[in-house]
Amino acid sequence: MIKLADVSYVRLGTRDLEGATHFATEYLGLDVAERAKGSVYFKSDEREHTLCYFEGDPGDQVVCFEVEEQFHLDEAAAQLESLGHPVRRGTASEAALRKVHDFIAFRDPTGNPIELTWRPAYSGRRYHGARDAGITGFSHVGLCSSDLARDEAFWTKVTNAQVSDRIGDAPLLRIDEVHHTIALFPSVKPGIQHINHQVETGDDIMRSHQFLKDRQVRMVFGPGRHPTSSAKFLYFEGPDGMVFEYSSGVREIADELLWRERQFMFEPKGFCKWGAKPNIAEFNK
Ligand SMILES: O=C(O)c1cccc(O)c1O
Ligand SMILES: [Fe+2]
Repeated sequence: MIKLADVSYVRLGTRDLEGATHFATEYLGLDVAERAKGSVYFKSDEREHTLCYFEGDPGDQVVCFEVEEQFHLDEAAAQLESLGHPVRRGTASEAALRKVHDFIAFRDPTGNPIELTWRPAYSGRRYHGARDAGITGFSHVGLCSSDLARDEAFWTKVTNAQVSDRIGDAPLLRIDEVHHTIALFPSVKPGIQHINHQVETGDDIMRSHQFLKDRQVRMVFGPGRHPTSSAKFLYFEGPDGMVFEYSSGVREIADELLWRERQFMFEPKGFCKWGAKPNIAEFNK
């Protein structure tokens, strides 16, 4: 079993690095950690970076999880290979680009590129966004799934992920006390379905709603409140159609023995208890 300790970062290809950087800093509220040749790294919390935009194909979308020990990478590689998932060891220069000591890369059953990393860099420099969005950190990803039951089985059998709740057949998966760090949503193509940052308060959600709407950023869902995690939320569209979510007040499951996964309906009220309707393909039948 592969123990995922945390979600580390996402890497997104883009044909317009300047435009993506403008969005990430002026709208989303991230902090530039480093500008390199052909890529820009962004901070959202105590880590050296949690998002990297690089010049490339917008279809290239990678999510990376941290493991605790280097030998976990070897164990994970052996297990993934035995299950028929080809694994690639990152080279030293690729590791340097990711600011990690070591990593492996593979694809989940849908074909989503996944990396596992050991010793990703943390930073002594405090995160402070140019725009005060109230971000407290990068928190979870939605992944596209072409077969929810198969992919739920993959994540829960091969890694330490556990189902916290389901919306229809879409599982919200936790790897620690946070209600979910990975969520799977139905889709015909692979990719990152959404990227979540936590913000401090519900006021931050409403303030960003006004701020982004005033600047013609496309709102796709909310403001609302998830019945599952109980977090208040806002979803909007970023570069290359990527959906970004802010949420505040995500549930923590402190005592796993007392928690039972719940079934919500795959319809707007399963996603929002305030009555907001998603304008997001993967949240609609
Ligand atoms: O926070 C949640 O519970 C949630 C539910 C549905 C979809 C999401 O993106 C979520 O973050
Ligand atoms: Fe989410």
